[in-house]
Amino acid sequence: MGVEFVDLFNKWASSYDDTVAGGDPEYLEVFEGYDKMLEELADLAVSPVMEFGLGTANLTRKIVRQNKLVIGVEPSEEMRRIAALKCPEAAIYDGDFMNFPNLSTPVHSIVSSFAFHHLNALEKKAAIKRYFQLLEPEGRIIFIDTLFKDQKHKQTLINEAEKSGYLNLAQDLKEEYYAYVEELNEMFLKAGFEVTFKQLNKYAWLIQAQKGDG
Ligand SMILES: C[S@@+](CC[C@H](N)C(=O)[O-])C[C@H]1O[C@@H](n2cnc3c(N)ncnc32)[C@H](O)[C@@H]1O
Repeated sequence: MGVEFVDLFNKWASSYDDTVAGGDPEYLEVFEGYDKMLEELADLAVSPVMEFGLGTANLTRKIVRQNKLVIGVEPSEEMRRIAALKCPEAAIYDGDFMNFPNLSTPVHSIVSSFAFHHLNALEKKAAIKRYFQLLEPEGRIIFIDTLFKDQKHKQTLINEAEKSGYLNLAQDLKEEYYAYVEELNEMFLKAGFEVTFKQLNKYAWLIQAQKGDG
């Protein structure tokens, strides 16, 4: 489910850390402040933490360094290989946002950075519902991802990318399933969460969805 991009991630894995460090001018603004953003997310996570789409384990490492337990789920074999080398403390499983091992560990936080847009709208809704069941009372989903404020904002970002000659970025913005803030807001509310959104850079937003204690 939502794993049509996995081949791309197997190929990208070896140069991924260079991209997020600013090595690819097209994605410079997407990952601007990457380490600081992940640090902010890591500070908010409550152990035990379930992480989806951990990639090369950059967020995972920050959480583990705070002595929190992380169960990671990642569909790309190559990403998992690098993640296991960089963060041997985490338990890393093959899977995706919807298909993952049924563990007995209570989950207090579900986290993910730059990955939730791999699910289309229906898949996002289903995943959010499922996480409501999975989380302990007062548990939280904490995501960072690219979001659009509205359709006009999406078109502005696409136009700006094209004007700068960033054609790969422009294509991503058109084709991947980046959500609108309002659309995501509704999905979380309908599933029973209280949700807040905070813009972190031109593209990335911090999304925090808290489950009630009932
Ligand atoms: C842009 S990378 C982000 C990696 C890392 N979380 C970070 O912040 O740098 C997206 C990751 O999501 C993974 N991914 C792709 N489709 C997925 C899915 N359906 N479920 C979970 N992860 C997925 C990719 O394999 C990749 O590792």
